[in-house]
Amino acid sequence: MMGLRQAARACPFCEARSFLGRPPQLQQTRLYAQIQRDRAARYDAAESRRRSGGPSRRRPDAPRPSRMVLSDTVARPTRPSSDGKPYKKKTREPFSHLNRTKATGILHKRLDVGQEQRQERRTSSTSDRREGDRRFDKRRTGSSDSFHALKMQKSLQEVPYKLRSAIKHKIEQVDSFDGFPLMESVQKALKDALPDLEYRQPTPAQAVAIPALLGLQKQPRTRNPSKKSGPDSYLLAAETGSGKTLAYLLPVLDAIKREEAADKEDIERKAVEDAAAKAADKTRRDDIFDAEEPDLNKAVDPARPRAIILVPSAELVAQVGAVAKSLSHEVKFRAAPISAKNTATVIRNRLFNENGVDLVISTPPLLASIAESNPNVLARVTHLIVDEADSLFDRSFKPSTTEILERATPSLKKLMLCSATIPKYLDKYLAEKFPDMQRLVTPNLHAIPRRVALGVVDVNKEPYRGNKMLACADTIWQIGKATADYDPAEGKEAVPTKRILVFVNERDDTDKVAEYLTKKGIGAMAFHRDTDPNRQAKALASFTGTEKIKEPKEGEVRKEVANPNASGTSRQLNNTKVIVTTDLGSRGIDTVSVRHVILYDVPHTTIDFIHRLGRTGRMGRRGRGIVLVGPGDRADVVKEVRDAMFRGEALI
Ligand SMILES: Nc1ncnc2c1ncn2[C@@H]1O[C@H](COP(=O)(O)OP(=O)(O)OP(=O)(O)O)[C@@H](O)[C@H]1O
Repeated sequence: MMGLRQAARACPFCEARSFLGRPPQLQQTRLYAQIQRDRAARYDAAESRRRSGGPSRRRPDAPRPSRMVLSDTVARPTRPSSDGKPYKKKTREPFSHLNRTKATGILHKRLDVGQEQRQERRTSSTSDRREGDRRFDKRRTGSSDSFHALKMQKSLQEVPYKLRSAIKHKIEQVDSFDGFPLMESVQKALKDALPDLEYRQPTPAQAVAIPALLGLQKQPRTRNPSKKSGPDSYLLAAETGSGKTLAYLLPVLDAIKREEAADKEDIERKAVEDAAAKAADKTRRDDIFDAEEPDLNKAVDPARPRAIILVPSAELVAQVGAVAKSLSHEVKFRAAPISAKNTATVIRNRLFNENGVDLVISTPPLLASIAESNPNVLARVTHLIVDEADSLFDRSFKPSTTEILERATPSLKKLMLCSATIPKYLDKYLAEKFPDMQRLVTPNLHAIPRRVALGVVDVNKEPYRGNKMLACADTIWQIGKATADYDPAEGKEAVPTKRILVFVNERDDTDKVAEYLTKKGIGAMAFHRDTDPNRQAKALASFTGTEKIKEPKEGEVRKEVANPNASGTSRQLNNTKVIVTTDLGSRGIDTVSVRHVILYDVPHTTIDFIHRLGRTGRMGRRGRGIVLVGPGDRADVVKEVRDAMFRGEALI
């Protein structure tokens, strides 16, 4: 009989031979090498999964991603489970394996092996397809895996370029507002909202949002249509300065007017029916009872709007209120913009107007507190718009926003959330709360437009030697003194008064930087929550173009005052106005007159980059952003943002 060792040695194909036939020490070395190879293969597989964006296990020592992480799946509708509820990861209970009616052990697994293999094949073909998509995206954009610093920040979302192209193609087919079935009065009102435009064309945000809100778009299929409850919900994710305000206001006004007309018809029909009933009754009743009965329901319940628009700041309340007012000349509706900056009397007069109110524009905390004492305020709301949704569903605003949403839900027909950036926490929340939400995404989402150029000032170098304030003042002086930023030959007129926004990360820095700039002869003001509201409104008005400012004449613009002035300097930059602000000035404010934005501090996330740089280059205009990179600032992040902007890519 041949022993096992001998047999192994004899068999040239036996795997065991190589181990069994050698001394134990060598066997161990071989085994060890094999283990090492296995480990390396596992590591390679995990690494390639991580690179390709597939599921990966995070190392315990890896840095935790920031809370402000944008969603990967914002354009994809969420798939509810068969019972209509969103998917939930199954958690294993301690005794869940007991008392089962179906085998789930090894035997069961073996029986299911064929099914598993089929599943594996399906998964691998899906991942092949995803890999194909990624290769297509890379070819299309020339992007590479070079955005390491931005990946570390993990602040921007990936919408596949294939999908972006498809949306772009769809949008190109919408070339005028006339194609939308809006009421005639609403169409006419557009001319008041966009007075200087001879040919009005819908922007991409308007091209995707208006048809959807008017109900022209097919609703995504739900697995359980019978279980669908609540309002139709939409998420409009579109880049900054893309006309989102009109994208939701026009369909909302259209709906208000149609509802009003339908209500009027109902009342008239009821009046005719009542009159007929009374006439029939009259024949049967005595003349003494024939006196006209007072109509007790005639009183108008004043504060019961049909639509609500929620925004995060008093400045935005005023801005959206102004757009609504410009539309109301033609459409005839009553809008009530209310914010904490209004006195109690103004709020009461606007909201409880004896003629009623159709549209309320407010911040969530104020409206929630009003609704607490007057629940009727939200009893008739059919349209709820949440503008700057990522802010309004953030920790600070979420309680009041959700409270309003819950109170309005019984009568609500349409809910629309708008934002230029969709963080992951919002995407997750929406997927759970509104699994049927329709996602309306524009092709340039999360990309800073190419018409905005980004310059970098290295504060560490001469002549600043790390002095950021000096670098900021010098940059503003250079902008102010530049002869013509925008060549008139290109069809862009030169700007007589230059308006510059300076963004800092900390609120306290707004005052410090503004003071320093004033000392250096620059007209600068700090803009934060505690700034005097009148001064603030006046300063902002000149930046948003709502106030027509008397521009100095051509000869006067670049004249520097030789006499010492209030700031104590002998030189004064007269043609430049500067606002130093924090994120407060970066959200939604339509600073159309701003052509320069200075990022005094490198923003913490790409979300901040998008909103801050989004204050310039609005609606087809050109603009310039300048980042001051000082000691301790992330120069690598700035470089990658610049690269992405150069390629016209989303900041991922
Ligand atoms: N169809 C259009 N054609 C030309 N200009 C338009 C059009 N629609 C809106 N605008 C103008 O574009 C500017 C920006 O609009 P809006 O403030 O609604 O942008 P937004 O998308 O809300 O920006 P943000 O994300 O920064 O809040 C406004 O001055 C508005 O008048």
